Amino acid sequence: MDASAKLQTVKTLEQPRQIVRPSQAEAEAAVRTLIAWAGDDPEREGLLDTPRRVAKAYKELYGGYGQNPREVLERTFKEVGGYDDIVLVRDIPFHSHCEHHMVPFVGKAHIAYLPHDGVVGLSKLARVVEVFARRLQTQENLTAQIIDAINETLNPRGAAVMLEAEHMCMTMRGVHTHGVSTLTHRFTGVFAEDRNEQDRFYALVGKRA
Ligand SMILES: Nc1nc2c(ncn2[C@@H]2O[C@H](COP(=O)(O)OP(=O)(O)OP(=O)(O)O)[C@@H](O)[C@H]2O)c(=O)[nH]1
Ligand SMILES: [Zn+2]
Repeated sequence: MDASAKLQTVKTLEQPRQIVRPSQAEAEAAVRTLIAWAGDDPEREGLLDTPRRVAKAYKELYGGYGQNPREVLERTFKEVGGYDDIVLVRDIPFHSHCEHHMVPFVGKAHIAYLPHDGVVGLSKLARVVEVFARRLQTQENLTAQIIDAINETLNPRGAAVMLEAEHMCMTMRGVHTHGVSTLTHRFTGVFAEDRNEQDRFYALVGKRA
């Protein structure tokens, strides 16, 4: 690790912890090693700039580590004409990377909550998915982190999150099963306690339970 290595705070909802972040030069050297490991020549013309591009792409693909979901959701408002029924944002597209193979999994998120202390801007629900999706994930963990962030910041009467995704580590490699989707969901509050509320969520999302 060279002298430019620096500590970075990873912003999760939990206690922030510090990791040592390698330098750009170290990241690029690692990419060159992987190119050679794959069987190609990192010094050939077409690959010379690839390590720099990969490092830049990683900054974007894993940009969620530098973002705080609490800040995304902190601004709520109450002027909604007394509306207190389900707010559902469905079909939020996301791209994440599985933490086992660092290969994409791609899908849609559906997020609902029952307001208690005000509502949040609708785009913020999509943004919170982005914050967590742009980290190394399992689909289960992604589901749990999204709903925990909503509960801790909005304090709703209940929340529901469903994710459906296709995992490239199951299609491009390994078991090679195409067209398989994985569904995960989590309910809290009224959604966890009341089967009717769950059924309303499924109906609005357009899925069977
Ligand atoms: N539960 C869960 N499993 C995942 C997720 N993404 C990938 N996996 C699985 O993680 C498992 C890792 O299994 P291992 O046996 O350690 O690794 P592997 O030899 O690469 O496994 P194969 O994919 O079966 O070739 C695989 O079964 C993947 O399908 C996820 O989001 N959630
Ligand atoms: Zn995987």
